[in-house]
Amino acid sequence: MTKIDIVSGFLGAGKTTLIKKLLEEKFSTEKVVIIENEFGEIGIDGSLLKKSGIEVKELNSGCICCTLVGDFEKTIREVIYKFKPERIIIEPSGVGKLSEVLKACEALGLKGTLQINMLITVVDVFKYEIYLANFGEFFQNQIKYARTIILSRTQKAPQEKLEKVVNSIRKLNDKANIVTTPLESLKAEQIIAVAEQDATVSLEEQIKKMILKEKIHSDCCKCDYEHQHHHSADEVFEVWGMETSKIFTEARLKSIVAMLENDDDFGFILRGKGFLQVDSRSWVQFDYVPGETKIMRVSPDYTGRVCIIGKNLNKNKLERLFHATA
Ligand SMILES: Nc1nc2c(ncn2[C@@H]2O[C@H](COP(=O)(O)OP(=O)(O)OP(=O)(O)O)[C@@H](O)[C@H]2O)c(=O)[nH]1
Repeated sequence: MTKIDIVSGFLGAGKTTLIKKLLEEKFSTEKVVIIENEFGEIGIDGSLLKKSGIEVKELNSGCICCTLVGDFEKTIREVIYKFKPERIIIEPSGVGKLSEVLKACEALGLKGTLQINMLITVVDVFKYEIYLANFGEFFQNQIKYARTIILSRTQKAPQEKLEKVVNSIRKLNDKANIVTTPLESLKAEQIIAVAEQDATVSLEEQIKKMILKEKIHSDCCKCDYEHQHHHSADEVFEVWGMETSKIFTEARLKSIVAMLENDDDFGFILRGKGFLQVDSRSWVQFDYVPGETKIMRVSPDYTGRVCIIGKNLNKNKLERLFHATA
């Protein structure tokens, strides 16, 4: 039996960070395969995870729960046949709906071969309110169907903020375990022990209820239920990316990221990430989430690449920004 662990969460929540921790501290001795799904065409997280020496299958340019559902099925079957892993960790794109990923797993019809195990959603405690208000359809879905919710960035959060977010999450999902301790203070085995606990409601029951609820509401054409406003990620979010051999400077990269943060003309930028060369021998990885930029030295990569995700993106302006010499 292969365990399936799903690590869901909105853009920049901390999914890859959590998976890296689990791999480094706990799963290095297990036969694990990761299925990494990026909404953008240009994969970034797959490269980061491959550095841990684990087999990573990348499914980019869409969501495994909608546009890439056929590729997802094919990949899972190939992975099981070729690697016979003990565990498959799935990282859906930040704009994927957890209910749809679960349905895609159910549709594989591999009961007896696959067992849904950890069902984690990572939630950035500081972005909770703004994402709930603006992207509720995706954000709530990831929370509602999780068995374990891990709050990220809690080390910097005041107690009242933490409590407010936990109380609000409880209204969406009263059964999930909620982890509020900063991830750095926890050992991977503690996180796994919580996430592998038996859920109060079995997953099969949860999926049955979910399908039934959707059927009732789709039959009822006049009711004002979220079903009638069901969107796919492609309808709401946009992505822009490029591959480049251009050499930047760290200062130039910092000023680009500052422009993304401050200039509304680029659109509503929710996530930026990439690997870029910054002088003849040095490379950096950059990570941008609103209000937060990290630029770290990394080893050289085969080419530079950038991925930007957001709403109403001005792609021409982004193109000019990254191609400009200064
Ligand atoms: N301080 C702090 N930073 C965090 C935490 N979790 C994630 N980050 C940072 O947030 C940024 C995004 O983290 P990722 O792990 O790449 O997030 P993701 O959910 O995989 O993002 P997507 O690629 O958009 O799906 C990185 O710079 C992380 O270092 C946390 O708990 N505390």
